[in-house]
Amino acid sequence: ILRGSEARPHLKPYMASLQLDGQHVCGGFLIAEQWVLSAAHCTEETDGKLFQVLLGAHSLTEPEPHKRLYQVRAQFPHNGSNVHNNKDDLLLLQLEEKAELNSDVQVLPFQRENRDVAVDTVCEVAGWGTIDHSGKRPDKLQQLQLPVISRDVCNHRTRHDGTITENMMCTDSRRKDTCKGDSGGPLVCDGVAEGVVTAGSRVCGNYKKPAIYTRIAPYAEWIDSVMASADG
Ligand SMILES: NCc1cccc(Nc2n[nH]c3ncnc(Nc4cccc(O)c4)c23)c1
Repeated sequence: ILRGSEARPHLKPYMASLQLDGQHVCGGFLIAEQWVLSAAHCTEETDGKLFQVLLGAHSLTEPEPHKRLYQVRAQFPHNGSNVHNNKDDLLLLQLEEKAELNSDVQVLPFQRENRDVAVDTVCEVAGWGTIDHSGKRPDKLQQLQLPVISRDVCNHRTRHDGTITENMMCTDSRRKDTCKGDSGGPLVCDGVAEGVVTAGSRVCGNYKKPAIYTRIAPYAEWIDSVMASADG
């Protein structure tokens, strides 16, 4: 998160840190007791290894009352996801066991009605991604409020040039923006997860490349079917 601020500790109890060998790789969020939603691109440099999921955290390193690292039983990238574009960039992670819910660990509802969030709506994004262009990583969860911009503006020739589908949405990226390591985190508008951070052009903080999110509503059936199919 570029030019955000430290989140109020444990006020986003749905936030997950997807980790490999104790290192934060991507964001994610709890959508059910045993399920975390994130971005498929997060598995690109993991050469088949399963993530570990940190829940209940504010600081990545300090001991905290309800902080706990969960093993992952299985990972389900959306079939349409691929390394060449941002399409269907969703990843479902089934935890080895149901997460213990408490004041610091809670499920976040996601939008099921497939209707665009109104332009100029101010939504919130959070993550442990890089906080400057040198790639400095924060220890504590960062947050940012960003306005939704229209798909037409986001698709302008000088912006994302027609690559933003109806299954994606954008927020303004002038100065304040998402960045490396924020992928997979939720875009929360009025308390509901509307989108999942995708890296897109990977550029951070450049107003010519608005931040891109995979809209969740179009994938509600996919999410329900994967959760129903896997035992539990
Ligand atoms: N703002 C969109 C967005 C959302 C999520 C992730 C991303 N970026 C990235 N995702 N993965 C990456 N691997 C390497 N570099 C990356 N961006 C980067 C890093 C340092 C300086 C800088 O200006 C940009 C990214 C970009």
